[in-house]
Amino acid sequence: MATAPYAQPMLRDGALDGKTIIVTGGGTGLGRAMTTYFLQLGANVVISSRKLDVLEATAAELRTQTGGKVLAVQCDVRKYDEVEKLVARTIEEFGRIDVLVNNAAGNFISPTERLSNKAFDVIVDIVLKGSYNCTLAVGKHWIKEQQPGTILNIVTTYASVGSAFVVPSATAKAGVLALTRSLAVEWAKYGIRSVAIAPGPFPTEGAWSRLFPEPLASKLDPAASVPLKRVGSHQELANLAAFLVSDFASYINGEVVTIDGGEWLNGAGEFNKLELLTSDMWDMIEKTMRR
Ligand SMILES: CCCCCCCCC/C=C/C(=O)SCCNC(=O)CCNC(=O)[C@H](O)C(C)(C)COP(=O)(O)OP(=O)(O)OC[C@H]1O[C@@H](n2cnc3c(N)ncnc32)[C@H](O)[C@@H]1OP(=O)(O)O
Ligand SMILES: NC(=O)C1=CN([C@@H]2O[C@H](COP(=O)(O)OP(=O)(O)OC[C@H]3O[C@@H](n4cnc5c(N)ncnc54)[C@H](OP(=O)(O)O)[C@@H]3O)[C@@H](O)[C@H]2O)C=CC1
Repeated sequence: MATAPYAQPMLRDGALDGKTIIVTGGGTGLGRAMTTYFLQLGANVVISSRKLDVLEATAAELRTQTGGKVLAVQCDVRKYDEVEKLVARTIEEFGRIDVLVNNAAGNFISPTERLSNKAFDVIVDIVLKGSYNCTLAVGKHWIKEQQPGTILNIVTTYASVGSAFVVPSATAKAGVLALTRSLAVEWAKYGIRSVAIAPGPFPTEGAWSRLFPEPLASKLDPAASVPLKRVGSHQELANLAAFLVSDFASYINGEVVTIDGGEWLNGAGEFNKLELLTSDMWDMIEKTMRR
């Protein structure tokens, strides 16, 4: 079957030549998809997370698939000393860092009153502390070396509006969004851009197993609430990420780009539910109103 136009690679060959990119959580899901495309576009990529075996397996597969240079480094983003080692190892291997993608995350659905304080901590620590730890370590390096750089934060659409049943994640992602917009201004003088992507539903094993488990999966269709009536393809997200970290996006700073088929707006407009009305019903309504 032919690949849908939206699921095809977008940028020209070599668009990321010479860049070194760190992708946290790069061994799985959307991190892996971004890494694959960055490698195809000529970048060197360092993927990091807690599970070295998963990272090594991904790195080996992507080397074969793309011919690119990818290094796997174990790093728990909650631990600043490990993040500093990740930065040092990247410099040692590739001599520089050009882009940091804060993609690592933790999440699960739960009524908030059922959460222990530790359960709240674990999500906020991975998402918010993890993102500011990496941002601080890489940012200090760039500023010391007087080198420009780009930070891409992967947030969610509910980072702006909040969401029930994923409250620790919503709280933490809102913080990451504030981090993005604050540093876009403060660190612009150093040539450091900060941008974010807010994805809607993109099927991954990590997200679906924790946010969409049975019996929810058989009752709810995640595409149903999306006006475009489909979930996202990983290549679509990788296309956007590659553009935002490339030199083509040099004037984009502090922006959060939503890629969700219009999903977040669907819940917002008060009359959006009228989508349910049939043409006959509209005829009747119009007649009544005009009377
Ligand atoms: C609709 C359409 C979709 C559409 C979807 C579209 C929107 C999606 C938006 C966002 C998506 C994402 O972020 S998706 C990202 C998903 N990926 C991930 O989560 C990957 C990483 N996750 C993980 O490793 C784990 O899930 C996580 C629990 C976060 C961390 O694991 P750890 O081993 O470090 O932690 P643990 O020791 O197991 O747990 C720490 C504490 O949390 C508690 N805890 C753990 N799981 C719990 C649970 N399910 N409910 C309550 N509490 C829980 C434990 O009991 C501990 O508390 P005590 O018992 O008190 O000690
Ligand atoms: N899929 C979707 O529909 C959506 C996803 N997102 C966001 O996209 C990003 C990727 O999610 P997705 O690919 O779906 O899920 P994954 O579960 O595949 O990705 C999460 C990654 O984070 C890593 N990670 C978790 N905790 C830590 C830690 N303490 N230190 C370092 N790495 C860690 C995990 O690796 P390991 O376990 O080895 O540490 C894993 O590779 C996340 O930021 C998520 O919030 C946002 C909206 C929608």
